[in-house]
Amino acid sequence: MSNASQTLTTNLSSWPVRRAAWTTFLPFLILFGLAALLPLTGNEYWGLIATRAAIYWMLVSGLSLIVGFAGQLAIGYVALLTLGAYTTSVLAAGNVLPPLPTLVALGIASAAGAVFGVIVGLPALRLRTFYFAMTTLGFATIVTQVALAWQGVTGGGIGITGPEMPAPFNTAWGFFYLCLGIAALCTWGASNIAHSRVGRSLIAIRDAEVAAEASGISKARLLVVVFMFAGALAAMAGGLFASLQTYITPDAFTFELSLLFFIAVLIGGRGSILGPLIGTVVLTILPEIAAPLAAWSTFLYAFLLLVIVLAMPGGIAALLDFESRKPLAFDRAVRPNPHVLGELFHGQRDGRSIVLRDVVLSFGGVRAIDGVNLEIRPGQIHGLIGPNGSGKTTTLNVISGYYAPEKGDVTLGSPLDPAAAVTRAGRGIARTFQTPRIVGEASVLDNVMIGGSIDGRATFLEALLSLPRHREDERRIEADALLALRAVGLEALAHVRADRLQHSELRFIEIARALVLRPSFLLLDEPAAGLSGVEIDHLGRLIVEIGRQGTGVLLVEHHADLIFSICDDVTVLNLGRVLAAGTPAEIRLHKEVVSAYLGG
Ligand SMILES: Nc1ncnc2c1ncn2[C@@H]1O[C@H](COP(=O)(O)OP(=O)(O)OP(=O)(O)O)[C@@H](O)[C@H]1O
Repeated sequence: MSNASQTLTTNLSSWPVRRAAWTTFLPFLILFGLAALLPLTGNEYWGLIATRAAIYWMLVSGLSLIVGFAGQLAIGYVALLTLGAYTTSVLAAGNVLPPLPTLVALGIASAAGAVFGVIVGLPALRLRTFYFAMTTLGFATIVTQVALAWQGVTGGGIGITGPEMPAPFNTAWGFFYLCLGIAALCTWGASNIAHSRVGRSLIAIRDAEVAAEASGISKARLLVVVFMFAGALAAMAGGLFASLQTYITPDAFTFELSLLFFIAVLIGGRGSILGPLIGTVVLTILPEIAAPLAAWSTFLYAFLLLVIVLAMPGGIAALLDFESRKPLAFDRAVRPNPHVLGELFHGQRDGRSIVLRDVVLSFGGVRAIDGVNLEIRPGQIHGLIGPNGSGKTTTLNVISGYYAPEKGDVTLGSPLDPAAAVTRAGRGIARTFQTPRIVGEASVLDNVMIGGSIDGRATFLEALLSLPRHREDERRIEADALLALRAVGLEALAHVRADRLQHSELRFIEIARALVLRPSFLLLDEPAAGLSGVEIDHLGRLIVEIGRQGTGVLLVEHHADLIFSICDDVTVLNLGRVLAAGTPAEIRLHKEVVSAYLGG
């Protein structure tokens, strides 16, 4: 650990810390511990059900990252189970190559699942919600049809023998322990991912996609890796499922099964691993303890889904979230501590300015900005004001890469890539939004840590296995996020769900999220909207201190008092053009500005 990080960690030792790892893992330990005792009952029937639940959970643990975390409606995931089941069975039976040992066949099936997982997932990069859901169902149909039609290899409608497991996994209980062990590993890995910057990035693209982009999170890269992981787990589950069934036909891979996986995630709760695990166990056991209901399984699942959507939208995870039921104090006031910023911003700052030259952008027939010139200098606070619809937010959106200008250019030393918001964090440019873009279901701390995503160096695999570089990333990003929260005055609420906070607090969370990046430039879009007079004063002091740290600030605001009291330069827009630019004193006296915007 670097000296700087060490100092931070020491300084933070008196603050609320995250839940210890053992409390996070305790419910899992209890569940798996109890399951491991099952053979003591000697009841092989229940052993079979538990084995099935463990296999389903392998698939659902990966699927929960896609559905529950990334918010992608992958409803036809039985496709991957089918692929894994047939690949393992065919390779073990030697129908295309000489017969392979079952565990080798299982490994190959998982690799095929990883590849196919990406193919199934790719449409998610272009299609949303139900359109994507339909494509996954399409894939499920294709795989089943191939299994039916490719008779020489898969046995067609007659089916194929499932792979036989080697000793000691060739007995009912041996196979149970194998599946339980793999399921435990999947739980550990999925949980590690959930608590890593990958997990935070996934929920960010689900609930606050533009904020995720502004934090440098690449949706495409992230989804490809997660689809690979989930695909590999689902195909492995398929291979084990085939072994459990001993004989498979295409009929075994029904839409109901796909629905079971999907609903397990929904009743478990978005953004949780424990919830979907309990959901999977419940849905596997339910038809067994209520045998007459087995024939009604589709009805049962649909009914459960309705009950959950209507009565328990947060799923099992929300029921178990006792923390969020503790009342919060009413008379909370955000009291920033700007002096803390010195600890957060350390190191050299870039001396270059952001420069806009003759930037033009239209929407249909509307010229939103029409030849705007602007310079935001390091360490200076630049106010951007003007009447409603004058082009302020559009200017900010062009700088932050949300829109590509039609004409003109935006440079920070070298040109900034047009329409590439995801590149801005890497260039040291952070932003907030006119309407706060926050992940309501995540804690305040997690929201702020999202801003530090590009600061992490560990790969997906390192996060999955919780290797030292990942743990160091987490420690560093968490320490920075706590420091940023302390700077904006919200450290006491670090572990509270963000959707429990009031509007003014959300605005400060966004600033904290932007500060974690230690930005060279900070673009603030109406940060004072909805704040009280006292809060605006606090905000003003915070922005001044951010400027003192060497960060150039672009402040889009309607609160003229705030602009004139803290800005070094002010640009006034009207109908997309620069009406005036100068110091606050000059702008205050500018005749056209007074008549067009400030009023008599
Ligand atoms: N995505 C869009 N599609 C179509 N028109 C847009 C879009 N974004 C902005 N505009 C139009 O461009 C013009 C400038 O809008 P912009 O939001 O930049 O103004 P603003 O100065 O930020 O206004 P306000 O103070 O109300 O936020 C307006 O006429 C607006 O209607």
